[in-house]
Amino acid sequence: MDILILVVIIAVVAVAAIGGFVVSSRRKQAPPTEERRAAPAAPPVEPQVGEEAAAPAEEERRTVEDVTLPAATAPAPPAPELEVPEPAAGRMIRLRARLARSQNTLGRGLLTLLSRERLDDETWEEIEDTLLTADVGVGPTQELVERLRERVRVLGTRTPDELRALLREELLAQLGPGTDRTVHTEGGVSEEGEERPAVVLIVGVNGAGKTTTTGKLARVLVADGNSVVLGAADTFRAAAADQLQTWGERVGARTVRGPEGGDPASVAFDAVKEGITQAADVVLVDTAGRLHTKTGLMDELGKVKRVVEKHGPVNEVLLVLDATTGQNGLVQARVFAEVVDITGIALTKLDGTAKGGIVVAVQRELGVPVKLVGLGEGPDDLAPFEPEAFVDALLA
Ligand SMILES: Nc1nc2c(ncn2[C@@H]2O[C@H](COP(=O)(O)OP(=O)(O)OP(=O)(O)O)[C@@H](O)[C@H]2O)c(=O)[nH]1
Repeated sequence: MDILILVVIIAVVAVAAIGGFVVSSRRKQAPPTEERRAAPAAPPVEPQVGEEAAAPAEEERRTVEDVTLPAATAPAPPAPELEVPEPAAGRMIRLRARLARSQNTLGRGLLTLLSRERLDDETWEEIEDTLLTADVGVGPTQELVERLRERVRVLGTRTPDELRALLREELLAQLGPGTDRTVHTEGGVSEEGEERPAVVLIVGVNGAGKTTTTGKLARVLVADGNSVVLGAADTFRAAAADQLQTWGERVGARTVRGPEGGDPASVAFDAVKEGITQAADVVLVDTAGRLHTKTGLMDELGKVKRVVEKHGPVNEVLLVLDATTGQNGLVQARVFAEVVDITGIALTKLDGTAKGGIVVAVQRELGVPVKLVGLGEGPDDLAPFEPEAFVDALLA
């Protein structure tokens, strides 16, 4: 019996020993866990058999107060500081020096000619040439010269002040001083009775200054207390959308944009929709520059307008014209006017040309007023056009 008990004990011990060996050898062969794979060189945590136990390193003990806990939420990035644009009123006066610098050769030239002792045919021809060189256009030039000639004749003797006053009056008459030049930015109410923002479409050829003018106009509107949404319907050039977005961010206006090469009409539609959702006052839609000679692109512009009109009428279509392009600007104006009803002109880069007479010519050509003039690259260098200030700068 004792022997039997001994045999059983030996058998149990043997089974236990074999089991332990198998488990430990399996552990050794187990594939590395994710943790191990991530940190293969980690030192063993426990001392191994045969190693001398090292004295625990002196480690500075930290109390609960010493341990900084991670913040519950990451701090929000600081909101970009919004710029406060200059009010629109009086900008033309502020920019008068710039206008005078570029334009007063015309005014001074005319005054010098008119002050000649004898005003013969040759002198009147010179006056005509001066006006034509400044891009006033043939029709308005002839009209202006005829009227001046008649008034000078009636006046008889002429003092410099009288001549200046005469010329001022006649130039002003050509500019249409009483014309309504407000950019229409008052919204309306849709058929469903919801408030609708005013919609302004900005069109023109490549490089005329559309995006810049849209950005500057957004600032004018924000300065006057309006909330603005921008539509980057120039989907040909990704940089144009970035450029517009940057303008918008500076004054807190959201920019709606679409995929590069996407449908501009759909971006324009979405921008107006966003304007309605946000209850914005004005939506400015910047369109891609297009050559007036490319029929397909011009048709596309017509589509942009029609699609936007699904939300309601477009309040203003601004044609951006580069004043330095002279007579070519008039050709562009004519073609654009055929595709979309232009309601106003923004004449840019007037600071970079002596040919300010284009203001008269383009108004005459389209029968549409110049509403805004660009007088520099600065963010607030866009002014509501004021004929009196313009003529005074010519004659400065
Ligand atoms: N001096 C001066 N430069 C201007 C004025 N308006 C615009 N510019 C410059 O004209 C250049 C073209 O302006 P953009 O606004 O990019 O022209 P765009 O019509 O949008 O061009 P595309 O997108 O290619 O059709 C920029 O360098 C502007 O800074 C202005 O009134 N005076």
